[in-house]
Amino acid sequence: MRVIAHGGAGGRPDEPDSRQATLDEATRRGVDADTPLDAVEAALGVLESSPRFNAGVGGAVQSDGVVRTDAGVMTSDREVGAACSMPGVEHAASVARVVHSETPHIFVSGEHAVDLADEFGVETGVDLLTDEKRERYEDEDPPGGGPREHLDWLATRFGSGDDQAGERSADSGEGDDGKRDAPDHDTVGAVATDGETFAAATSTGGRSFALAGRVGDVPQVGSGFFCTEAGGASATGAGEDIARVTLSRRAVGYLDDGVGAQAAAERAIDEFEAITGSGAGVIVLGTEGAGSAFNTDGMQTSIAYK
Ligand SMILES: NC(=O)C[C@H](N)C(=O)O
Repeated sequence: MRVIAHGGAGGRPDEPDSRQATLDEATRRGVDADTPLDAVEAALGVLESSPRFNAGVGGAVQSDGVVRTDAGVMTSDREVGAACSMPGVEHAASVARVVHSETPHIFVSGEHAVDLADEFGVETGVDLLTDEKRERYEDEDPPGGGPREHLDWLATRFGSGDDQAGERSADSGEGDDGKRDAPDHDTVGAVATDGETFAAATSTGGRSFALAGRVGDVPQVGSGFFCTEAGGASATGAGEDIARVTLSRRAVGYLDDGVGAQAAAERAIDEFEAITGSGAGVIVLGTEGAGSAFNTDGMQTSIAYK
């Protein structure tokens, strides 16, 4: 088994060594699995349980103070499972796997996704809000009222938090190159192969201070994740922009055309930046090996095989 994982694209993290140790633990856990699908679920399970990453525990808070998780998985037979907008679900990737393996559908949302998790033994009702995230939200004078009031509130906050990946904006602390340079704790993803088949998965809490109910790229097939017989990809970064260019599909399309994994990742990120001017990263695993690329200040990755 060969597994590559990422811990999100964004600024330089405060504690890169401990984040790297958790990423390495995740890929180690993945290579011990029986199938690529087991491997990506196992790897993401480790990362979803770490408050250092924006997935599961430690996920980003939406405008109503709730953390809602999203995830997607895909295997090289083009079976897909995704689940989104799940309060209290730490292991979103496991719910996506339930959708992939136990339902005739590709995407289940909200309260029904939480019910599905419950029914298939994925824990629900977990407190995903860390003290740090709760304090940060409370410091921001949370909005009451309906969506319009929430939209007014988030207009000056969404895209400017310290766990956001590279969006260009006038007041967001961007670096000289126009991309955000703030520290972050980010979305997680993994791609695995047993030498014959592939699986790709991505899991997130989304982006801080987004409108309650917002869903980004992560559970959208082709955007946050994609997989074919040629290999798989997992993306991270400004989800609205990733979805606009279907970043993971773009990277895997190069694998389908016979391009190597590193070149596929670089070409996809170059195109993403040219089209959106925004920030993202992608990991790619193909038949010939692994690659990764990002245009933000940092994206930690780990590779393991045996
Ligand atoms: N930081 C991230 O990668 C966030 C994720 N792509 C989202 O937009 O939901």
